[in-house]
Amino acid sequence: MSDQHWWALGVLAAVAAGLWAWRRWHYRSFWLVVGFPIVAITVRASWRKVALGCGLTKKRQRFWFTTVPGLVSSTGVIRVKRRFQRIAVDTKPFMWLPLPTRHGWRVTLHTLEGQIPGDYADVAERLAHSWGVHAVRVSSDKPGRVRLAATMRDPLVTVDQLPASTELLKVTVGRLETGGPWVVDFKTVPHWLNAGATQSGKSNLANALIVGLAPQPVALVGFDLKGGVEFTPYAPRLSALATSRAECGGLLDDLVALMTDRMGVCRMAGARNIWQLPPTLRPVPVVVLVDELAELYLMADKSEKDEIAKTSTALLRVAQLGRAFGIYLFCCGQRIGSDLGPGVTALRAQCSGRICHRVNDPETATMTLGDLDPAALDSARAIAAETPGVAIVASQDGQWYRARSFYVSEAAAEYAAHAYAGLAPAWADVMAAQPHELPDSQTA
Ligand SMILES: Nc1ncnc2c1ncn2[C@@H]1O[C@H](COP(=O)(O)OP(=O)(O)OP(=O)(O)O)[C@@H](O)[C@H]1O
Repeated sequence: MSDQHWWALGVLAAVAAGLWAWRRWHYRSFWLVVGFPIVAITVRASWRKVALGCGLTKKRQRFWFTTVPGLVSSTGVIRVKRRFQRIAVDTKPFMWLPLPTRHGWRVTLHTLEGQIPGDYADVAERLAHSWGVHAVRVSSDKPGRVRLAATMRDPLVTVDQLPASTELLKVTVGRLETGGPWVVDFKTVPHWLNAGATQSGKSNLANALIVGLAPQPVALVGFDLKGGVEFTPYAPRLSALATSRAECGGLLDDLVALMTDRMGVCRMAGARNIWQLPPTLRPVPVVVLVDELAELYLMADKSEKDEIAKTSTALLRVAQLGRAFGIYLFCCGQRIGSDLGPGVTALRAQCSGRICHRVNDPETATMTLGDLDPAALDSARAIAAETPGVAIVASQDGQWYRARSFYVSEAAAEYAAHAYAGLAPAWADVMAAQPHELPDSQTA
């Protein structure tokens, strides 16, 4: 080989090594400058074939000019020996230019006549395989438009650290597959259902909430129906902890009384909720963490029937009215099936925040995510045991997302509970009757 060849080989090797290093150490800029333009060109260039293969094209009559009559190749060709022919061509949906996203790209399409976003969602897996990407998600924010969002690699395989919370009652507990933050915001979505089989990551999420809420002026209450093994280590930061159904019943009675009391305060002040009260009158918000929800409803014999009915009614009342009076629920459970009784179904209707980790039975997934897109159910059933913390989340924007919670060990949650123990208001103080008469300064 001549010197020139060696020189060219050396340059090529240096460029390849440079690109590899760039991709390895600063993937985002590499993706924007090198990866994305290549992918965008490939996607645009392959769109006709991909759309055809996925059944997203429509036949339309077109005039076609050819210098070789009879050689026009298209499906359903009307072969006539003329240079201008009217033939049926496969028309693909119009595609805008793809745009880069943090973990891939997105592109907007114009649907063809008779098509709905569901047609595209049905073939999302085919699209992902055709383009060699991890997943393609379909959404539509405007009639006649469909947005495809492709993720190149599963962004949820990496585990991240919990960031500090900056807003009251708002905790960034994980990351969505889009790369965006997964936020549990009790002021916007007051009550949550968190379902998942054992070892699916439910407690990890509760830990993330404890770490996020511990530094905030919030009263935390634990209902730990695993006999207290989950929440007892966090007791220093909890204002109240119930570890049996009887204790939960007592605490729920307290919460109902608290709610009634706060109703009175709001009525006197002409406020619709505690957030409209003047800061001096505004009571502390209460977040109730429930672990093993099903235990509240399981009946060993008929003697427990009345106790279960009472507990279930009180929990439902808290769920129905709690939002306005600053009482929020976060209910975790392995099974949330309708066989547990009508109380669970009614509670579910009140919980607009839905999180479904890996589950063992399809009914729990259906019960948790039931009224969402059926694709969300399929996605929930496909969560692998090797990725604990991955869940399907119904979000505030009415969409569903795959997400993964940040890893928060029990030790980290315990540390936060001890570090912020001083911020836990005593339950007696939380329960202390609120003034039902407005102070003069407030009435003036
Ligand atoms: N987001 C995550 N990232 C990494 N590891 C996680 C994540 N969530 C959970 N894990 C790990 O998975 C295991 C099970 O998690 P966790 O205890 O939260 O599950 P669980 O659903 O509460 O189980 P159980 O019902 O048995 O208590 C733990 O070892 C935990 O460290």
